[in-house]
Amino acid sequence: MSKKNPTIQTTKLGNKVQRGKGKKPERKTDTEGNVLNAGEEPVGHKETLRFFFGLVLLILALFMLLSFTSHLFTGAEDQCLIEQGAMEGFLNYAGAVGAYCANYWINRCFGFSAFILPVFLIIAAMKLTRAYKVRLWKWFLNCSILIIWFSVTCSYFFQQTFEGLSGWNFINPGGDHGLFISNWLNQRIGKVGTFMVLLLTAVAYLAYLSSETIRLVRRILNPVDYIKSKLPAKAADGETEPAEDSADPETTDDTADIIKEEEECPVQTTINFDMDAPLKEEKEEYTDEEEETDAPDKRSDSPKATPELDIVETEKEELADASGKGALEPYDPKLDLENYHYPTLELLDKRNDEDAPIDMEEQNKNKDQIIEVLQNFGVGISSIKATVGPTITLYEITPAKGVRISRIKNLEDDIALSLSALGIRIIAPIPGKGTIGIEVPNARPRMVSMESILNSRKFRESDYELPIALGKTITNEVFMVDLAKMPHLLVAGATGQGKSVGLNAIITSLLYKKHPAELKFVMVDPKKVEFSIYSPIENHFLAKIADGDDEPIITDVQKVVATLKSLCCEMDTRYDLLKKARARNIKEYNAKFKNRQLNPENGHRFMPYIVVVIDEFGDLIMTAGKEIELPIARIAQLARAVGIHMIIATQRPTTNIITGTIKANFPARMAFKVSAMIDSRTILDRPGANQLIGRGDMLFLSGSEPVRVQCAFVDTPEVERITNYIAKQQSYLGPFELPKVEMEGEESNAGAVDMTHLDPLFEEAARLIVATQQGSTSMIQRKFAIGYNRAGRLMDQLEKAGIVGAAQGSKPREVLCIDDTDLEMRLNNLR
Ligand SMILES: Nc1ncnc2c1ncn2[C@@H]1O[C@H](COP(=O)(O)OP(=O)(O)OP(=O)(O)O)[C@@H](O)[C@H]1O
Repeated sequence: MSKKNPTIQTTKLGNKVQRGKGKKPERKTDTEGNVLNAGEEPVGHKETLRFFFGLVLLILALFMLLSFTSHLFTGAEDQCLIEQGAMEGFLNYAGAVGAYCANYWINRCFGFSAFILPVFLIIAAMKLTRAYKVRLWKWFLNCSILIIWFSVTCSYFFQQTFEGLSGWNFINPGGDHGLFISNWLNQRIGKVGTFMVLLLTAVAYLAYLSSETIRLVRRILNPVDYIKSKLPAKAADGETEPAEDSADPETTDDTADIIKEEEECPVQTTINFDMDAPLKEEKEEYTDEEEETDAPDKRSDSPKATPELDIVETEKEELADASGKGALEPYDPKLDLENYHYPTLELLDKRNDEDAPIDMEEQNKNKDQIIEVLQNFGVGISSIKATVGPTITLYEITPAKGVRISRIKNLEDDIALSLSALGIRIIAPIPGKGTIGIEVPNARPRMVSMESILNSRKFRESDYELPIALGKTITNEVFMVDLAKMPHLLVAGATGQGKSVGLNAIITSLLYKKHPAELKFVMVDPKKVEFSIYSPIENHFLAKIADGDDEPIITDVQKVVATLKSLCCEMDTRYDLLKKARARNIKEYNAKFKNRQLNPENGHRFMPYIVVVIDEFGDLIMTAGKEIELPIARIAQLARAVGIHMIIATQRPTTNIITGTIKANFPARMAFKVSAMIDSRTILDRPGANQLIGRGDMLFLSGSEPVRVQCAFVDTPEVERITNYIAKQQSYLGPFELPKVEMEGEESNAGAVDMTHLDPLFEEAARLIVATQQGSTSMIQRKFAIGYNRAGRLMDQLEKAGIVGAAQGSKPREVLCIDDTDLEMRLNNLR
């Protein structure tokens, strides 16, 4: 890090923030070099000046308030004196200066709205004295708008009233400014026109302040519709609010308007076939189909059979503010990139084939053939129902009494033959239902677009920690999981079956929901081409070891080993911090940190989630074997609580790649089509993946039974648009830094230390070490509230400068400088 770089700031996230050009970094130390707590600000010379200036503004504002208020009562008498230019005899409580000041701002400038001026000055004073944290430019903008608008409005409405009031006619209610604009408008567009302009500007301003205004105006314009919409909502007890009211602001800022009706009500298409006729007469046409297109209706039928389970959510335990720091605002990790905009849905392609109508001819033909095959083998059925999904149709059959389920299961190949279709799967019985399922691929599969998934209410309103929207189930419902709960995911499938698209869908859903402060990815890509599209967002979302290598996507096996070790180290550090904070998991820890119950001076920091995505994990195991497998297993076993999650993908689902250790630690599995049943058993512990049809057709297992899902399709240009959208925004200075670990056989890296770019804390750290005569890295970490890796690099630089000795394992280093004079000499040599 350059000593002279003016745009670097190290945050409590351990990241560096790239501030806007020209802004100076704010060092969180006071003039004596002490590191300050979160929320505390340094008190230096500049700070004193700033505080003093704030006080001056405050006094000035109070003086103006006094003079303005007094002017309302004493202005009539003072008016003649003002006109004569006198300096004595004024009645204004703020004297002659107050009288002139009030006359100028109220009568000559803005009328009554001049009162906003001292209000703004008070707010500015609060900011300068750091009594309150306010965004001054926003206040400035709002106050300016209000002053102008009120001044014109007061003139428009009250000018004539005041002129006619004896004793008050010295007041110009809108000031000269308001009078001028109001007269100008009156002459151009008349009284009514001016009123319209004032009304329009007021509504526009209120709409800018709150989107509630728009809804209110809509209701005023169409009250009947509003009343109608409210009536059924009240009737249906517990019904949810419209999407625009409750949508997640994070993802819907720019997209709330383009939500399609269909997402609110997934198009689940269920066809109930009438079984009466075929049971009586063998070869009769089945024409009595009933089509249900409303999924919620269908679902609301089923609970009739089984009593509904009411799940009572327990209330989350409120975090007690043990430190009593209630007065401090909660720490906001997003503040470093406060203007960050989440990607919008316009960046994704819309695909129309999702709305294609159901091919009833195909459905009837399949149904007839299924029934025929079953009857040919003497299997009677009492009902058949079809649910048409994007790529697969599920035929649910209820066998006649006395039919053995295994008999139907054995007819899989015969049914496949009669339908001449690949990928027929029989689920006998469907768990939780008394039926048998036959999954038949559709002749014309529909692609599930990422846009339709991310625009669904389910995704937008999800409160998962790490929401992953994978695609649509057979019943056309959006399929979502929480990576934080899984907690690690194994993705496998033969080449070309949709793994990479699946990984992109996972990463995309996380990018749409998470702020760069909350999530970091470690991307490993031995193929070197799959994840390169994510390199533009390295400073926002990627994490890597601080080793001077510019490449944020890890492609080299040795670097993978180092990164995994570093992640283990990060995991251990996080556990230590959790222990110190007496938090059980990252969520509790971060909540405490946000509530300022944890002191950054003791090494505490906000912890972003880390998602490690490893593509072609098989290649790595083949080249590095245990060196890779062991750290992966260790992270997989332990890292859940500290927010480190892994997603590993392989196109070689063999037992030497997906070993017992890996399987035991990756309970969630995503299987795309594989060529052999044995591969399916390796991934899912059961057959099934070999019967998939490819192109994103997958089985997701996280629990007892796999779910068949059509993975959402997200194309490379779409991902590129998203990454470019993010990359264009303000970012941290570099990727999130993972601790550097010494690899076996690697020499102490003091020799490779770059002394041309000394750490900005170098001198302070040197003074601290010499003063305390303790060469301890953890002390530097604690004292300066910096990460392990930065403290380590500082130590290396101090070693190179001859201030401390070489590392001695876990013991502190020897301090070679005996006193300040010795230190100053060495520092002078370095300057
Ligand atoms: N969800 C999907 N919907 C529609 N088509 C898909 C889907 N997923 C993948 N495909 C099709 O399959 C092709 C191959 O997908 P993908 O590149 O993801 O395969 P892969 O398993 O990663 O292959 P490899 O292991 O060789 O990288 C895509 O180019 C696309 O045409």
